[in-house]
Amino acid sequence: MLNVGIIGTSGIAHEFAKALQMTEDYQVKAIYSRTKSKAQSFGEAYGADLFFDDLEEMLARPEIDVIYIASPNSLHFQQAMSALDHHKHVIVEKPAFSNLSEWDQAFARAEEAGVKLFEAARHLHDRNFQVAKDQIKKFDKIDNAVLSYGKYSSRYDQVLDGQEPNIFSLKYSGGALMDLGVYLLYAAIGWFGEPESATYQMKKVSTGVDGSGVILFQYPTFNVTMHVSKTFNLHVSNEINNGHQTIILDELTGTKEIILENTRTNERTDLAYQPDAHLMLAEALAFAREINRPSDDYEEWKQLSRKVTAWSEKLRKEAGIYFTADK
Ligand SMILES: NC(=O)C1=CN([C@@H]2O[C@H](COP(=O)(O)OP(=O)(O)OC[C@H]3O[C@@H](n4cnc5c(N)ncnc54)[C@H](OP(=O)(O)O)[C@@H]3O)[C@@H](O)[C@H]2O)C=CC1
Ligand SMILES: O=C1CO[C@H](CO)[C@@H](O)[C@@H]1O
Repeated sequence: MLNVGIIGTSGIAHEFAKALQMTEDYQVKAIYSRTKSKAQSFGEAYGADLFFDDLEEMLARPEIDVIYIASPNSLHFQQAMSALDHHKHVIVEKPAFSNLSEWDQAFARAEEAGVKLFEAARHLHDRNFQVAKDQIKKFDKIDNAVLSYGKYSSRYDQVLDGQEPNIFSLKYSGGALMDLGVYLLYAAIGWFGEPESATYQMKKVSTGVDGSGVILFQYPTFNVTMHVSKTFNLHVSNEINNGHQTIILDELTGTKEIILENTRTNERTDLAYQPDAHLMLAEALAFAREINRPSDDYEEWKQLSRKVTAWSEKLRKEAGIYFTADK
């Protein structure tokens, strides 16, 4: 059983705690919050019995094996480095780090410490992500792909009110590319490899980050166009085209349907597995498996995470977006 310490008490930390409870691999043991009473009210529901408002105190506890970080993006780096210094395995929410320099330092530190560092890109561990990848591999060629992730953020209302919520701030490494675009980059690079060239045409919001945009990945014989938004909902389909054959995913994360359509035969086959009982269950199980029985998967996830970080940094900087964390 792996004892987990959680950093952050927002909705996603609750979701991950629920997913951990569905496994037999983890015990939610400790919670860190800037407010101790919050840590306690968060953690008691999951059977945690250690509560902290001092992060170093939590990290120093020997009974904790794994730290899960669900704090604003720009805080991930220092928190992960501290946890790694205490020889804890670390699961850090996507986007793991603000830039490649942080990514390289953190993964080097994990290796020195002899522990694992995982970026929690949940859709990568969904069986349906692999189903799509396997079907793409069966195509003799790819002609085109379109991917999209756009959801109106309730926190955009605060931006319209003149405020600067974390996810829309340069200080906390926010913006559409960092928040939702990384899911698209994971799929594009995971399924098609790295592009020859790429551009990001984005629209900034008043806080200076990108609220929406279009990423174009160019490969020698095809393009992948990716639409991302936090300022409006998108209903652009997710599809991969090969002449008369098309793969259509209903959603890129939490995929419920993967239709293989053949316009010559008029056949439509659904290749998808039923979704898991929880969107974060597959990644939780995968990380425990990798800690308990190391395999080649770790290196594969790590390389993909590095490529996503590198492309996301390049795209945003070329689009003129610089974070406080870049200085
Ligand atoms: N995998 C997924 O599906 C999802 C992943 N995420 C990722 O999870 C992470 C957290 O996102 P989100 O919940 O929106 O972030 P929030 O801005 O809501 O912050 C999360 C937590 O961090 C702490 N926190 C907030 N602001 C600060 C601050 N200024 N200084 C120190 N601590 C702070 C708070 O905990 P406390 O008050 O207890 O200290 C808060 O509950 C992000 O990396 C995001 O990308 C988010 C949603 C979904
Ligand atoms: O990763 C994420 C997925 O969904 C959320 C919104 O629906 C995002 O804000 C979040 O960061």
